[in-house]
Amino acid sequence: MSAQLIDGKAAAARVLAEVGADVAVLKARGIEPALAVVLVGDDPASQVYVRNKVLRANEVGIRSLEYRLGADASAEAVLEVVAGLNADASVNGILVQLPLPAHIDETRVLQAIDPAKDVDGFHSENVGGLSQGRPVLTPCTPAGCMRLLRDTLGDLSGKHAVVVGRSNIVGKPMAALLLAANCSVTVLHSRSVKPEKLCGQADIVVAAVGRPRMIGADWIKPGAVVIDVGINRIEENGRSRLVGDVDFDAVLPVASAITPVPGGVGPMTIAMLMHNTLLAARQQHGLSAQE
Ligand SMILES: NC(=O)C1=CN([C@@H]2O[C@H](COP(=O)(O)OP(=O)(O)OC[C@H]3O[C@@H](n4cnc5c(N)ncnc54)[C@H](OP(=O)(O)O)[C@@H]3O)[C@@H](O)[C@H]2O)C=CC1
Ligand SMILES: Nc1nc(=O)c2c([nH]1)NC[C@@H]1CN(c3ccc(C(=O)N[C@@H](CCC(=O)O)C(=O)O)cc3)C=[N+]21
Repeated sequence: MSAQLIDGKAAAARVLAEVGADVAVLKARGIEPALAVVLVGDDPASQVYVRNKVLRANEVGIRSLEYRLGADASAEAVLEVVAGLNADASVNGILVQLPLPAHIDETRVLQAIDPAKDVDGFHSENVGGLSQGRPVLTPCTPAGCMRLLRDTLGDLSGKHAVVVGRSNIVGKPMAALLLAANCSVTVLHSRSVKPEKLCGQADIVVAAVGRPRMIGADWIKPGAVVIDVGINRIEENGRSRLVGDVDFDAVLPVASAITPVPGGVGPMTIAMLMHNTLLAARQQHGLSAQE
């Protein structure tokens, strides 16, 4: 048996089509949603991500603004850009690309973003809201994983979900969303003992570790649904390629469904960013989710 491939590109295209249609409705009412992306430094991977975000925004009719600061920019300079964007009523969403250079305190910058414009969902106001079950802007990668899981499984109630990784941007919000969807949730991390045993009990596995192909067939219960968030660039046979945290070829015959890397969670992350920007624009204009 071979697992069903969960096509993140196709799912992202569906989300983007919905967002595009809703943006057109807003524009007809004189509202043009806008997303500002702030990039500090010259990390090549970050540059690719930022370019993709701007491209997708333009495709769905969201205006995009790009702010680039040098790798030696001070925290104050970044905070000044954020303050300007907070004050600009024509900007609905603000994303500060991570990681920031080591000399800048990430938390300080993320906390400076107006929670209503925090389309990454990283501000403590939104983090707290997610854990309390308030309707807030939720982090794009976990929100994208939830869409893929719901498309694949429908209702997730009662499923045992294992999240491998506990970062603030993926693992923790992922666990919160799965719990809100009535899963029983186990979170694994670098201090977990016999993680493969715990993971082997899961109906749903979400891998967000950053270690190429760490999760092998022995971690996966036959029939489990596997969502691979990992994006790892490796050299193989003399060329560079992207692989996930899951050993895709080994897990394919064991799982019932699995996301590929690339073409899985990555495209969904960007689609959910556009979705969040649309939500933020609506809220800032006092419109409900349906309008
Ligand atoms: N597709 C997408 O859109 C996105 C992809 N990513 C990718 O997802 C991956 C994870 O990203 P991110 O969450 O930011 O990474 P972090 O480095 O912030 O967190 C990694 C987590 O993995 C845990 N971990 C490390 N080693 C092990 C191990 N041997 N066993 C179990 N757990 C372990 C760490 O545990 P501990 O807390 O104990 O240190 C930590 O909680 C990366 O490959 C990243 O590139 C990230 C964001 C978006
Ligand atoms: N403030 C902030 N918010 C983020 O959401 C954020 C961030 N910082 N920093 C970096 C991580 C990573 N991330 C990805 C987004 C899209 C792809 C993506 O589209 N990947 C393609 C492949 C792209 C390629 O070929 O390089 C795919 O998986 O198919 C990957 C990773 C968002 N992140």
